Amino acid sequence: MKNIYLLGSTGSIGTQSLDVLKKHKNDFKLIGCSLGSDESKNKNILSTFKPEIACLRFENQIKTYEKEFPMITFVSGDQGLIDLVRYPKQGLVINALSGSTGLIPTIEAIKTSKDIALANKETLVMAGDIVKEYLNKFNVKLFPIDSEHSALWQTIDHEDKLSIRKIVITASGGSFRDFTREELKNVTKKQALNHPNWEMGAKITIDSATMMNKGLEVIEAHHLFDLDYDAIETILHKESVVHGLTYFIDGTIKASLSVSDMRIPIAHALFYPKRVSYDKQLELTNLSFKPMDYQRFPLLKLAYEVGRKGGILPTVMNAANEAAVKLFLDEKINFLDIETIVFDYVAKTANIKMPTLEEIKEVNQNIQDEIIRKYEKR
Ligand SMILES: NC(=O)C1=CN([C@@H]2O[C@H](COP(=O)(O)OP(=O)(O)OC[C@H]3O[C@@H](n4cnc5c(N)ncnc54)[C@H](OP(=O)(O)O)[C@@H]3O)[C@@H](O)[C@H]2O)C=CC1
Ligand SMILES: CC(=O)[C@@H](O)[C@H](O)COP(=O)(O)O
Ligand SMILES: [Mn+2]
Repeated sequence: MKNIYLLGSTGSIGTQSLDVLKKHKNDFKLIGCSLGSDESKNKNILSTFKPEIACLRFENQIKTYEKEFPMITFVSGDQGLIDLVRYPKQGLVINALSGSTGLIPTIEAIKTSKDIALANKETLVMAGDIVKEYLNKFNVKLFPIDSEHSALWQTIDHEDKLSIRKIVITASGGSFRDFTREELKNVTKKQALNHPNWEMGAKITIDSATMMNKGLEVIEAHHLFDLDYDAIETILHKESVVHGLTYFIDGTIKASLSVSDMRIPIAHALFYPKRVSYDKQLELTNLSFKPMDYQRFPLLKLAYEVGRKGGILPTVMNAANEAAVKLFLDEKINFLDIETIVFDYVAKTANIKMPTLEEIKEVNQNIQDEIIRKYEKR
């Protein structure tokens, strides 16, 4: 039995992780989890999995939960996420939190020598170099869950790094892939949340529509696979069947294909190096590939530039995007304002070449607070 800690258990990846744990209940024990805003989801998780410790999203939830679930230790808020991953039983931490909140719990989990299965790509975007230092220092393994990175990992695993020419990350194009930039001016939140291939949380669905998601994934891949940005390409592939490809120097290309179901990469990260059975079979049909269009998707071009410059700029881009997406979801700004805000903050923020974790935290918080304050007043 492997002990599991699940951060973000009420979200899209969280729920699908719980499906995997339930299906393989003789292999895993959910020791701890973080819950969310939906009381019925929270209570259902607690009654089904009976964890030893749970982190509530809000402090004022604690009293009621302690009464209803007296066998469980409750913690809460940002400090609670840290207390949860510090719980003194070894195990693997699945990080399925969305956004910059995911960073600190990842680092704290590594410091207690717990391996990580990482869905929260923002962790590596903001602090990839620091996370890798901690992984080395505490001899901890990190397994990617993001579908493209899981696919790439499976094509790269056991290969000599020097034999890799490049990797290619596929992009569905998101909810507005057939829209012109002119047509993007009037799109609604409801349209933006309608991803063609995946059912995901709101933030990543919007990131996919702006192509920021692919930008974050390029930076994520740079850190995960230690590859230069010149060796990381993206391609439009509207079917989301091929998730990643690796080109080798001998002319071989390895691709990883699967149905669009995140339970596959989640199970791969949890069981690695073993493989477990999956009930559906992928039907092979015609697949299409188109070169990436950087004019149509300027945020992806920006992400390459920001990734190459490094330092604090990936944190700046990520923070501005996170705040702008929140404002869009709250219907305070238009879809194209997301791009404008991100470009504006990247252009006007001075880089810090090798930021400390404290600087990363501070810049992330300050930028998000400033953007939210400015636009919420309107
Ligand atoms: N969904 C997908 O298919 C994929 C997701 N990813 C990545 O995985 C991560 C999770 O995505 P997804 O599952 O879609 O996101 P969701 O929004 O569906 O879920 C996020 C989870 O984190 C919780 N959460 C969010 N903010 C906080 C906070 N400040 N404090 C405590 N808990 C918080 C949410 O609680 P609450 O219930 O209150 O909302 C929820 O449990 C993201 O980084 C995303 O980019 C990567 C590949 C695919
Ligand atoms: C499932 C997953 O990993 C998402 O990151 C997905 O890739 C989003 O799709 P696109 O960003 O390609 O639209
Ligand atoms: Mn992805």
